[in-house]
Amino acid sequence: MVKLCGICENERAILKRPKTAQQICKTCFYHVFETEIHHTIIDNNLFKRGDRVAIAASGGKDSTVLAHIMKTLNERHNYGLDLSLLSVDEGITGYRDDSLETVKRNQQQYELPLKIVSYQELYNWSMDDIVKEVGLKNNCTFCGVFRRQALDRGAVMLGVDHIVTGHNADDIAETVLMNILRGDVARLQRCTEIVTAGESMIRRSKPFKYTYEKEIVMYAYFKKLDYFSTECIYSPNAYRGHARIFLKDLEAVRPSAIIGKQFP
Ligand SMILES: Nc1ncnc2c1ncn2[C@@H]1O[C@H](COP(=O)(O)OP(=O)(O)OP(=O)(O)O)[C@@H](O)[C@H]1O
Repeated sequence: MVKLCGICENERAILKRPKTAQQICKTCFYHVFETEIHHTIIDNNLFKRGDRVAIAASGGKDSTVLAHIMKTLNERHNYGLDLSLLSVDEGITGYRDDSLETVKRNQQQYELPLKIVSYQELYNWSMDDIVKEVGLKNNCTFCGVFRRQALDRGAVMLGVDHIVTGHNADDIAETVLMNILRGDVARLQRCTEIVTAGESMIRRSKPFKYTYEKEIVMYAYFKKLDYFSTECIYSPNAYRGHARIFLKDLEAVRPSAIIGKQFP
């Protein structure tokens, strides 16, 4: 028997929403997914009219969906934002060079200006050089700190007020776990904030704070978005990987482990 969409009760249900377990059609999925992000933006006053906003674009699924959604919502709800893409080239041969090709295609697809800043031009070394020197221990922590600063510097070059990143609910849950395991109380509080200000006082926000990674993947898949899906070649030993596996195990038993509001 054909199962009808739990929202419109008209179309055939073709997917089960990871966030609510509701079975819905493609059109209703697009609608709820986009509308929830719009509400996150409005309820948290993320932007004001006229803001110049850079979308931190790695070419991965999250930031590609973010670019698509920011453009769609800016036009649909007339936010009045001046959007651009900002990418950091960490100098990782066989990974970032390929993902940046995806970002360049996204630039054409979404008709947004793109600025690429590289570790080479900013710091005079690349992650390839660093890994050659120090190996694969702690390299992700190191790279993360420099990427943060590179994004701030790129934002200054672009003259933007605000950077949005594709961090999703799963990423934030992983970070919470990592901070608990490290006993880092100060970061534990900061890491769940939806808006923070970097050293340069450029606002940074996470419009996907309440969005499940699985739904981002589904959205990218159904919309046939052009994204790069390979993991970084230098991250196999990253501590985050352990938090991720543990969280996936918890989620299999109790799907609300990621956010904890949708299910009893
Ligand atoms: N090289 C980069 N240039 C610009 N922004 C980046 C870069 N790497 C990461 N980011 C930003 O930080 C967010 C989280 O980083 P993460 O390492 O999870 O990204 P990813 O797995 O490479 O790609 P994505 O999160 O887009 O799927 C990204 O969604 C993106 O907004």
